[in-house]
Amino acid sequence: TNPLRRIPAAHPLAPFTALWILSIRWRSIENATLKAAHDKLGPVVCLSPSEVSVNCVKGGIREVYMGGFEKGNGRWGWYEFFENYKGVPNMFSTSANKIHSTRKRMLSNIYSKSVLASSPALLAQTSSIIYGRFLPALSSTFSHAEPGVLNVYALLSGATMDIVTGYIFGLASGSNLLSDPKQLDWFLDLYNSRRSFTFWPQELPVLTSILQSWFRYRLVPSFVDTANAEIEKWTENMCNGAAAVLRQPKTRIEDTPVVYQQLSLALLKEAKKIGSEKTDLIPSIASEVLDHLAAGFDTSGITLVYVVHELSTHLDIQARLQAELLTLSPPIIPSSAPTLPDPKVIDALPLLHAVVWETLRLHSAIPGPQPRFTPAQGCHLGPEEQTYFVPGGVRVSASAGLLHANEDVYERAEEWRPERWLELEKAEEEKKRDMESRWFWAFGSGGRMCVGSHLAVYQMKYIVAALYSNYTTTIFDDTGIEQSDSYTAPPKSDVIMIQLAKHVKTG
Ligand code: HEM
Repeated sequence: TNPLRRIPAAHPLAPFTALWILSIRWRSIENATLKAAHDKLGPVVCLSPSEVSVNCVKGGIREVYMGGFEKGNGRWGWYEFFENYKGVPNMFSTSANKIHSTRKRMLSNIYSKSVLASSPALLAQTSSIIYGRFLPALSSTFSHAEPGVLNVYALLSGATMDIVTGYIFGLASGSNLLSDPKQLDWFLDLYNSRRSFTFWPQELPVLTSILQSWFRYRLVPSFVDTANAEIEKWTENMCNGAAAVLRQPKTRIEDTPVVYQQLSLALLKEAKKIGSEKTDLIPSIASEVLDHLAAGFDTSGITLVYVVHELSTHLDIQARLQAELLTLSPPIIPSSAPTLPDPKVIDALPLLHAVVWETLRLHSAIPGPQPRFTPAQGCHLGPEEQTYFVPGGVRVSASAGLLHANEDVYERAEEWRPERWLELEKAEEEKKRDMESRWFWAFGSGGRMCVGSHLAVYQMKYIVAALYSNYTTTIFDDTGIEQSDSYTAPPKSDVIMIQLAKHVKTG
């Protein structure tokens, strides 16, 4: 009687048991398995008696994500795993749309493209980080035993963390990983040590917690809890720093804790409006901003490492990008400090934009499935030619990695070809829409779409522009550059070694 039996099954066992898809997830081969299943069976595929995967726009992401399907089914939400401080929810982890949209309304404005592009605080923070930390860190590699050789993944992650926390907490209270290699290593080791332990608590949280509390059997090693606690403490310290800055009568513009300030004021206002007795807003604020800094630094760092890797293997495109960057006024070189070119000018550079967009397409930082649940009344999924009724409470997801591999939309989809975005100038309106908005899904879509997408693009473009205005990069050792098969997909190795050479035109 289960209507999902009419949907092509990814495996003969899929319509009968969830064990098959669980085993696929446990073995970290979900993205590859879904790709093979959709290539063979079409845009709607049954994964278990209560789960489907979609890989189309009409009857797929438009229905599910623009249609506001919730992240939970009333009993369980896959995203609850992203709560911090032992169960304090945040916008990303929240299942119910109503609670989520109240929080999103508090935050959308400060992350909007227009506010970011005209924010004096963000520009001052970015300038200070680019000129005072990022370029000096690059330059210092020439005193290494191997001059100009560096683990670019770590450095880019440090840069994105410093900019994101700079905007959230202000420069004085945010992180300074770029100037402190030991702290950078400390943080990345803690953060990355947890990556392979998500399966049990995320897919089978009840079993995980029963085994631990009743039988004292841990499916997740205790060092993961310790790492979480340390990252939470570190975030709390930045919150305290931001709160102290706000108590001061006067602050430097770059020390403005833009996100912290907005969130704390909005939460206080909401608490007063509903007459809440709750005066300790710190856990809610800290859980929210911890999610932003983690989501923000990790995804942007992953994207940037692939930008650098691709440019290091496409030296012709790298040279064209350097030529484009020479048009900037002032150029982003140490002698221009502290002035940066206007964010709108950076944003409008065509090749820089194409390079970033092509990398977001081919190496999406979140290529894996983004699960939602069908509404109680059920829905129809699949393109017009072949739709299927799916009852309520069924887990359904789409994946950026699969949508971006559609050859009808992105010809030679497996190739990194920034040119495709430059050719769009002359393309028809429909083609443009397909490539730029309908099928481009690096930041998701609908009400739960990435709130930080514009901050991500802002910082990534400045970082790439700063790097290639001063240096040429080639690959030193890229062992493990392949993306992991996971929801957030970093390179398989934490170490990607790049050789820098001073760029003769400006360096
Ligand atoms: C290249 C960089 C980035 C990529 C590819 C990316 C991608 C995404 C995607 C795909 C989602 C939706 C995930 C889902 O529903 O499963 C998301 C949500 C989110 N992202 Fe990003 N993101 C990036 C940067 C950032 C930055 C810089 C921030 C900092 C504020 C951020 C904060 C968030 C938050 C808070 C959400 C949850 C939004 C909500 O629930 O309404 N992201 N991101």
